[in-house]
Amino acid sequence: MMHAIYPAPPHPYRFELNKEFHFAAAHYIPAEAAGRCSRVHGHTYHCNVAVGGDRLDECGFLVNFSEIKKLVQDRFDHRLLNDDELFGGPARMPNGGRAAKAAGQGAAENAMQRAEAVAAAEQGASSGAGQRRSAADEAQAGAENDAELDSDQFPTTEVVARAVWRLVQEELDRRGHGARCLQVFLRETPSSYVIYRPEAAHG
Ligand SMILES: Nc1nc2c(c(=O)[nH]1)N=C([C@H](O)[C@H](O)COP(=O)(O)OP(=O)(O)OP(=O)(O)O)CN2
Repeated sequence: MMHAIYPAPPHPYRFELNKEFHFAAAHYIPAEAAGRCSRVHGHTYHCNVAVGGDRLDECGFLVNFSEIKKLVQDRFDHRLLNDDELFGGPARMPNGGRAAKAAGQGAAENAMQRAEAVAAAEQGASSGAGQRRSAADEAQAGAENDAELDSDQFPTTEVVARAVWRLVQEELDRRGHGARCLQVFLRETPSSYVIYRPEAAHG
């Protein structure tokens, strides 16, 4: 893993901890304007979480590095992000998340399996005309459901970075040591990243 220093904003804490890790996830942005990003695709996300605080725990940790990594990876690694309630889930996949169900797939656990099932349903590889019609109906219903989603929930890099921040801060609050998640750096592709900071400098 490449290690880098991500400058955090000025803060009042004595300790600042940084933890870097990866998670692999699929997602799609349910908006036509997102172009090719509206199709299901995947990334290996590179994440850095910065935490500030003054009080150490019984181990001498601000917070255990591995707990931060586990918290985020357990939630997002090898998932379809759109399935997560943080992003409006369970997913309403364009071109037929429901079609996948119609083609015999169960609950939304594996995006790739479902995508294959959708393709099979659409090509009629394993179904008759009735089922193709049903896949089209389901795709239409899925598109209508997507239209109900708030863009503030779409799993863009910005929204995923904010979701990571919320997960980490909720955990820090549970621990009750007064620690604060200062920022989340999230790299989606080699050339694209977002930094989320909870405290905006402007009004
Ligand atoms: N503000 C945002 N813009 C885009 C997001 C996003 O989350 N927030 N996401 C995408 C795509 O999902 C894509 O994963 C990243 O796009 P892009 O940077 O264009 O990826 P490339 O590797 O193809 O970029 P190069 O310019 O070729 O390096 C798009 N926009």
